[in-house]
Amino acid sequence: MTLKLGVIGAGAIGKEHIRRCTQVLQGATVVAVSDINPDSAWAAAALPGVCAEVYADGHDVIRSTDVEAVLIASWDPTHEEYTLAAIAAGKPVFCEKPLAMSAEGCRRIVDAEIEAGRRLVQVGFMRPYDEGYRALKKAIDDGAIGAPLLLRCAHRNPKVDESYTTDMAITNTLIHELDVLRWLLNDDYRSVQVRFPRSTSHTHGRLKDPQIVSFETRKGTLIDVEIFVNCQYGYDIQCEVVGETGVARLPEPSAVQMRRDASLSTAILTDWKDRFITAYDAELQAFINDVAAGRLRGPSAWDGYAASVAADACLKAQKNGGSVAIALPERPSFYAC
Ligand SMILES: NC(=O)c1ccc[n+]([C@@H]2O[C@H](COP(=O)([O-])OP(=O)(O)OC[C@H]3O[C@@H](n4cnc5c(N)ncnc54)[C@H](O)[C@@H]3O)[C@@H](O)[C@H]2O)c1
Ligand SMILES: O[C@H]1[C@H](O)[C@@H](O)[C@H](O)[C@@H](O)[C@H]1O
Repeated sequence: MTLKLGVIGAGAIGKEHIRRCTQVLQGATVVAVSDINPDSAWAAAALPGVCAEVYADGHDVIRSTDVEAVLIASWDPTHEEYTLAAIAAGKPVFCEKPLAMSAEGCRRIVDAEIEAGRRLVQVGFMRPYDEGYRALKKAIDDGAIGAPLLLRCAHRNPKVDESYTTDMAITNTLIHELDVLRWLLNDDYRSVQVRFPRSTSHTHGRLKDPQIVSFETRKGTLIDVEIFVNCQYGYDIQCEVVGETGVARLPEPSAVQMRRDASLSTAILTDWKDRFITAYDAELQAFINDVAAGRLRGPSAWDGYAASVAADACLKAQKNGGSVAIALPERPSFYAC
């Protein structure tokens, strides 16, 4: 059986997801597309192999009787409204990160899903599907380095545009670490502090860049994450875990080593699309398979909520400079693994 998908938001990742659903993955076809910019929707509908109806309004995609599941890839502030509408229509929904702009917004989605009585939401947190993160987690879970004591992480983007502001470093960028690190450590956050070094000259007045976000977890692990979104040199994701008996690092993406012109070098990727391409394929294939099997198992609305509870605390910590407590309520049994 082929799952009929409706896509809302046909920008960079919307088009990527349409391409992978059409050309790479098994078991799904894109039958509807919408974007507030009609040119983007028509361009996506014209991608090779795509045969989709174009709708002016995302809600018409959700309402369409042709659409069996919804994929949301529009701007961050639109996710909550469309996810709630998909739940109300009883349709499974894959929503790009963040699930909503605040913990309160995510909680509305959690409550609506529990009310619906079955899991309908998968959040686009793809890093748990990345081979490198999976290998790192296995090393930790196998006890290869003893208990994790410290983490040093970096999330670097080459550059962002003028619309990207200091708070988005948390809600749009750090949100990936907020999800993947609690999965990696089987732990939750207890508190957070944010510090700003001098800013790079490659930023603008509404973006302090870089910033260092420091967490303590419930088990007492300390985590530093550097977010640097105008680092200029590439798209670079780092994670080093210092344990009681050793150190484990996220593997670098494989690249050819070059010896030439009196230097030794390996290329660094420049784009999230390439860095996590196999993880994006795997997360969406899992969604398609799980919808067919009638049981979603990927990153849940509760995971989206947990990340947003921590994100809200980071936003407070950006403003007050001190330590801010993070209090995640107990996970409802509805989301038990
Ligand atoms: N998981 C990841 O690694 C990853 C990577 C990139 C983007 N994202 C997320 O995906 C989303 C899209 O990001 P992008 O990089 O493709 O941005 P983008 O700006 O390239 O595309 C977003 C598209 O959404 C459209 N849009 C905005 N509001 C809309 C609305 N109300 N209804 C329908 N369409 C609307 C815009 O016109 C645009 O074409 C964001 O939420 C972003 O955080 C996730
Ligand atoms: O939307 C993108 C995407 O989520 C990338 O994975 C992240 O590195 C960027 O900072 C963010 O802007």
